[in-house]
Parts: sequence; C-alpha cells; structure tokens
Amino acid sequence: MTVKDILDAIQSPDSTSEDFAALPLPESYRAITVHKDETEMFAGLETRDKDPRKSIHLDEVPLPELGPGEALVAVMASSVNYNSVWTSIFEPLSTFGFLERYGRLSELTKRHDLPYHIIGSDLAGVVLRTGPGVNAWRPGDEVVAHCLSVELESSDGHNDTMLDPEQRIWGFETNFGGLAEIALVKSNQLMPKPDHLSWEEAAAPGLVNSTAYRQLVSRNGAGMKQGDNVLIWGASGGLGSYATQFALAGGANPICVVSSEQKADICRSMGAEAIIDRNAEGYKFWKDENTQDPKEWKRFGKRIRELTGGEDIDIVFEHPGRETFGASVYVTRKGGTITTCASTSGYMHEYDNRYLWMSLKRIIGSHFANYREAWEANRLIAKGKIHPTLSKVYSLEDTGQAAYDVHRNLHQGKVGVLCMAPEEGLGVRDHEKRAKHIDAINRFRNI
Ligand SMILES: C/C=C/C(=O)SCCNC(=O)CCNC(=O)[C@H](O)C(C)(C)COP(=O)(O)OP(=O)(O)OC[C@H]1O[C@@H](n2cnc3c(N)ncnc32)[C@H](O)[C@@H]1OP(=O)(O)O
Ligand SMILES: NC(=O)C1=CN([C@@H]2O[C@H](COP(=O)(O)OP(=O)(O)OC[C@H]3O[C@@H](n4cnc5c(N)ncnc54)[C@H](OP(=O)(O)O)[C@@H]3O)[C@@H](O)[C@H]2O)C=CC1
Repeated sequence: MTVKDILDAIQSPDSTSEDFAALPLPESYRAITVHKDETEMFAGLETRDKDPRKSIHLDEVPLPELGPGEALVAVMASSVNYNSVWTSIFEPLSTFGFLERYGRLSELTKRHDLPYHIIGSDLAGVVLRTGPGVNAWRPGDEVVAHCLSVELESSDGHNDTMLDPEQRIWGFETNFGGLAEIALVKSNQLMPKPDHLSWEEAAAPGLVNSTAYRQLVSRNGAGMKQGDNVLIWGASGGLGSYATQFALAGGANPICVVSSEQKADICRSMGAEAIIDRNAEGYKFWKDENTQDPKEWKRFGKRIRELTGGEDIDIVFEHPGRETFGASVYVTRKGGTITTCASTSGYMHEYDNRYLWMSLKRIIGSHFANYREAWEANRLIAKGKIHPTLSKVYSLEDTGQAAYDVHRNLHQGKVGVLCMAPEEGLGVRDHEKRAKHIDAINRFRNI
C-alpha cells in the first residue's frame, strides 16, 4: 500500500467510503519534523538569526497507532503558522517538553513522546480510518481540522473546551501534525471542507481564522458589535487578514495597522479604508529597550482620531506584544477592550495602568478557539462570507523556506504547503460557488 494508491483513490470521482475503508494503510509516510537532539542548535543566536531551514527536516516516519475517538487523515494540504516557526527555532522553549508531558498522561498519549516532532496545525484532506467510538465521520469524508486537542475528562472543559486542563494545540503541543502526508487527529477536530475551495485554500484559514473569530467575535473574546472601531495590528498578516474580514463582514470599522504601502493596498482591496502604515509614520513606542514614550502613544491616538472622526478604539486586536501593548492600552476608549493572543515582540508587557483603571478598560487573554467557535468560523468560509487569504504555496520539501519567510515577515496573509496534493487547484467540488467568489479567493495570491 503506497501513498500514491491513496492519492489515486482521492482523485477518482467514483471512490466510495467503503473503497477508502478497504485501502490498506502505508507503514510509513513523509512528514516535516524537528529533532529532539537539535534543540540547542541555535544557542547564542538572536531570535531573528535562528533559521528554520536548518532545523526543519523532511523524514519518512512510521504510521502511528490509531486510538479511540481518533482519525487518520490523508493530508492533501497544510499551512505554515507562526507556532511552527516558534517550534523550528525552539522558542520560547523546545516543544519536546510538551510531548514528554503529554506522554506521561496515559498509555495512549505515550505515542506522542518521540525523538522527532511532526509539526503543523492546519490540514485539508480525506479521512482514511476512524478509531472506536467515532460515528460522525467516515473514511472518504473530505475535511479540514482545527487544532484544539482536549481530553475532556475534567468538568473544567465542558463549558468552554479551551478551559480543559489538558487543552493542547495539535501539531505544536502534540505530535503527528498536519505538515505531513498523513495526520493523526481527534475526531472532534474535524470539520467539513468548504467545497468551493482547493485543498490548499481550504487548509490555509484554519488556525488563524478560528483564533481571530474567538478573539474578536465570540463572547469568549471581545464580542464585537456593529459600528465598533477595531484596531487591528498586522491587518494583512495571518491573524490580521481574518480579523479585518470579520470586522468588515460584521459591520464594524477596522483601523488597519500595516508596515508597507503594498500591505495597505491589500487591506483596501479587502474593503478597509482606515489604514496606518506604522513604518511610513515612524511610530517609536520605546525610547530604549526599557523606556516607553507616551508622546508616541498620543501621536498614534491622534492619528486614529483623524481616521475615525474623533472616536477612540472599542476593541484592540493585539498580538505583537511588548512593542505595541502600551500604545494599545492607551488608545482604547473608556470601557473598551484589548484582546491579546500572543507576544511576538516579547512577553513582558508594560503599560500605564492609570489608563486602564481610570477608564475602566478590560484586557482579555484569548487563545485559539473551542470546537464551536472553530466550526462557526469554518462555516463562514464555507458560506463564502469570509475568504482564504492564501498568498503563496510551497511544496512539502520547501516547508523550511516557507517557515523562514513567515519568520522574517516576508509573506502576506497565509502561506500554504502542498502535502499529498501533486499540484495546486485540486479538490474543488462546487465550481459554481467558486466562480462567485473567485476574486476574493485570489485577493492575496502571489502578491
Ligand atoms: C493556536 C496557535 C497558538 C500560537 O501560535 S501561541 C504562540 C506560541 N506559543 C507560545 O509561545 C507559548 C509556549 N508555551 C509556553 O511558553 C509555556 O508552556 C507557558 C509559559 C504557557 C507555560 O509555561 P510553564 O509555566 O513553565 O509551564 P506550566 O505547565 O504552566 O507550569 C510548570 C510548573 O509550574 C507549576 N505551576 C503552574 N502554575 C502555578 C502556580 N500558580 N503556582 C505554583 N506553581 C504553578 C505547574 O504545576 C508545573 O509544575 P510541575 O512542573 O511540577 O508539573
Ligand atoms: N494564541 C493563539 O491562538 C494564536 C497565536 N498566534 C500568534 O500570533 C502571532 C502572529 O501570528 P500571525 O498573524 O499568524 O503572524 P504573521 O506574521 O502572519 O502576522 C503578524 C503581523 O503582525 C505585524 N507585526 C509583527 N511584529 C510587529 C511589531 N513588533 N509591531 C507591530 N506589528 C507587528 C506584522 O504586520 P505588519 O508588518 O504589516 O505590521 C506581521 O505581518 C504569532 O506570535 C503567533 O504565534 C497566532 C495564531 C493563534
């Protein structure tokens, strides 16, 4: 049984669920990994100088055992998220600690504690097998997967699964991720693949679309409403390109922060009008690495008021972290909200707390999304309300270069990776719906 036989079955319009269930599984497959014995390879280097192309490998790995409530999925396409960049430069810590800790949980989770980590937190593909207890999905189903892995034995996760004490990000804090020909997921990660998209277009939104949905739209996040002024950092990037779409589709007013005219044009093409080029306008929120400059916060706030007819920000969509957080708190209106899901520029945030308490502002920590939020975000894609922001597609062999490009902020929107798919453009089932949205689908392509 080879990967090619699986691909032939996926490409054949006559394949039935029984055909896929009858396909013998390969003993091994190709996967993108980092290695446990290389976690010190970048010691002493600046973050910027750590090169994912050196730590990312394409290995032939054995097929993992399938457990209860799980599914093996043939991955046609995946994407590079920033968490794979962090994994590949072993920052803020190596992910092998996560795998060891998960491996201590049970006989079944021991499978994850290996000398290699198969990374990747997005996929679009076809179910090959399901484990005992799975009834909602069958071999042959065309799916995407969100990246929340939970055990759900504790009551803590039954109101909001992101609060499960054993909540993990698949392909980051667990093994057998999506940057591979086959992936192992829990069946409660699976969602229907939008039928008007190619495999790579369907795989790209996943992680960032679900995260932006919780952080901005869900009542577990900012609970955005029509008319809100929403400040979006990196508004044409992975998270930002979906936050901008949610703000526009939800009747809010995005104020898009980008770092180039080209990125500003991308935001305009999405329908945004209020745009701040942080490079062109030269904001320096820090005088030195320990001292912020409130005058720059004020200059930034004045600029925002120029763009909003004198109003301040209702919701800040935060993820750059240390560099921008002081300004983010300052420019938020009285009673407004700052939601944060990351700290790309540094975890130790510093802000003037007078502007928080005297103006009754809220800071909300947000992380990925629960199954319902991921499902609702994927449904908006499937309905053609929100569109993939896929800019460039790499081969599995070039995943290291893809991660390098994301690390150096050389990309736009989302970066895709073909896994089993031999070429771009495959997997479209509803061509009529696709034709209606083709301009929006291609908005970020090859910019
Ligand atoms: C979907 C996409 C997502 C993204 O892209 S997010 C960006 C990428 N992610 C990251 O960069 C974050 C990566 N993760 C981390 O950096 C670390 O993962 C955390 C900082 C989140 C947590 O690190 P630490 O605190 O070291 O691990 P602990 O498991 O929370 O705790 C370690 C030990 O500390 C004990 N402890 C925890 N809280 C307390 C407390 N409040 N008082 C006393 N002890 C505490 C625990 O029990 C445990 O102990 P014991 O090691 O013995 O098991
Ligand atoms: N907790 C969670 O669930 C998730 C967390 N994340 C984290 O969020 C972060 C962003 O992810 P993602 O959007 O995919 O990454 P991208 O690199 O695709 O986009 C981030 C954008 O933010 C802007 N940016 C970066 N650094 C700064 C800075 N110092 N000041 C101002 N703007 C900055 C850049 O846009 P420009 O140059 O145009 O200003 C950049 O393109 C990562 O750290 C990632 O790990 C991502 C997804 C989920």
